[in-house]
Amino acid sequence: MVKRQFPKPRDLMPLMQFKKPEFNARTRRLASATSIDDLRTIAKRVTPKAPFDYTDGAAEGEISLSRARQAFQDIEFHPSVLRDVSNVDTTREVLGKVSAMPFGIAPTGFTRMMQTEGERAGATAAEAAGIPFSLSTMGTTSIEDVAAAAPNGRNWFQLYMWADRERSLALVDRAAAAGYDTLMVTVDTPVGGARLRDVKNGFSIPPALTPKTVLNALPRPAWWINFLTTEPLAFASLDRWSGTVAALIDTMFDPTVGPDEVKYIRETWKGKLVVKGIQSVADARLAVELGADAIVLSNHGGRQLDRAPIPFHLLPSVVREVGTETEVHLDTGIMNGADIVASVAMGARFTLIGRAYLYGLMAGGRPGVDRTIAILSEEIRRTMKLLGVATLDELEPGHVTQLARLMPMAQPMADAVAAVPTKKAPVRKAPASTSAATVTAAAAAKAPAAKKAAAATASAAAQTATKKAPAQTAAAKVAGATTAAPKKLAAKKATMPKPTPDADDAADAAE
Ligand SMILES: Cc1cc2nc3c(=O)[nH]c(=O)nc-3n(C[C@H](O)[C@H](O)[C@H](O)COP(=O)(O)O)c2cc1C
Repeated sequence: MVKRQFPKPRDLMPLMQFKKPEFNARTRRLASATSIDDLRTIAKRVTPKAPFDYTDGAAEGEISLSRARQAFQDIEFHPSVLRDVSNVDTTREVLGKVSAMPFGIAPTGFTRMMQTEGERAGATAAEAAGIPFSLSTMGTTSIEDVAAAAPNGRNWFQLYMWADRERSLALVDRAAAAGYDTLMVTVDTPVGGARLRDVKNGFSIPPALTPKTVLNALPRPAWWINFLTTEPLAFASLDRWSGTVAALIDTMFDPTVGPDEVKYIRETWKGKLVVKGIQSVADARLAVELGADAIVLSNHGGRQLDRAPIPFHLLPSVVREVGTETEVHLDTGIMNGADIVASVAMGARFTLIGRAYLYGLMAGGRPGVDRTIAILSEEIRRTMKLLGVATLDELEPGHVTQLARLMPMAQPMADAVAAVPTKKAPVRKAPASTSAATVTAAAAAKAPAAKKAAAATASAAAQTATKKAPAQTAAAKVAGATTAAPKKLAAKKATMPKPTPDADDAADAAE
């Protein structure tokens, strides 16, 4: 029988913890967010449908994006215990300079339409956190204004090679003059992907005031007040645009871009060169031969080719092929610091966040981006400690298993890939994926290389029961060797290739 008594005021006092109420709604809602998913929920509530969908959506059935996120959710971590993890070091050297965290902010277009602080919020938050910020060719703040907003930040410029070559190269010159240390050439956009949500929403620049958008604006007055009372949208690269996003994209993307353009930029640009949008081992090899200091395995956040390879699955085979010659970076699908830890364990030198940053931006401008970075950083530190590692270099493939329908698929994926003979992939051959995780038995029957990879996968899966401790895996060496200087092309003078006349009316007119 429980004996009851009257509570004494003395006993009640420690239980009473009345917090000072927070009157600032933005601070209150950001403080309530404990994950990137929470920031997404807030972003959806406070942003009109068209810009939210532009950010949140992907191409066609949005299968690439959901698969990429699912791949991260379907990993199993293998921790080690009894390690001193009182202090963890999350710093990473990337392209010759130290980043405080193993992630940076990916380039995104039209950012000030999502939230009026746009790129300034991203660049200054990145500067404060000691991580790189990438400005898109389609950014809505000029190259110079971003540099002025974050003068001590590490700013990278992302280039789309337009049909109008002169204009593209003028941007490269401006980025160099403004002190950007890295040029990131995106190569996965010969044409725009089919972003069906934008088509349905009639998404345009500037946003059109139709009865539908006005109705949608009513519960979101702050967004409209901000939009209408701050400086008009300025583009990093355009004076102005008035039309649909799809039409702008089609004007800017050029389906004739080939290796010669990248080679030319390599010879022109003095800083670090990153090729973004690599989706096969063969193209990773091609980018290295063109002189890339880093490649980004990316399917553009699922916004281009739907059902594209999952970058996280492609990672081990690409690291094995080119990891000693160039830095291998990765994006698409990152929603948690643990996704970044898993990517580093599987051999990524660095990662980029797109939507995770934009959800924070939409949820609360600059403080919202700070919150994104804080959430991911805390998740990274906590995951490392729970895995029993004190530095990023201690992470290795043995810390991660990719599960398929909750069954071990290969232990780890990289073990399977390590068993594949180191045959150099021919440049520009059909982009048959050699990722062990994606090779199917049917494909194996057709392609000899895939057959070997599938056999390796099967044998690795068979070894699952006799799993080695992380520190003993041979594949760790494969993933660890990612930092060597890239092999440069022999300095060979190239002239800037011109687009074909019928593919580029604008360039014709300029000539
Ligand atoms: C709204 C939005 C706009 C984007 N604009 C660009 C762009 O202008 N240039 C580019 O190279 N990539 C662009 N991307 C792709 C990102 O750089 C990055 O590859 C992608 O967002 C990573 O996937 P995640 O959003 O799942 O992190 C964009 C992505 C989003 C979500």
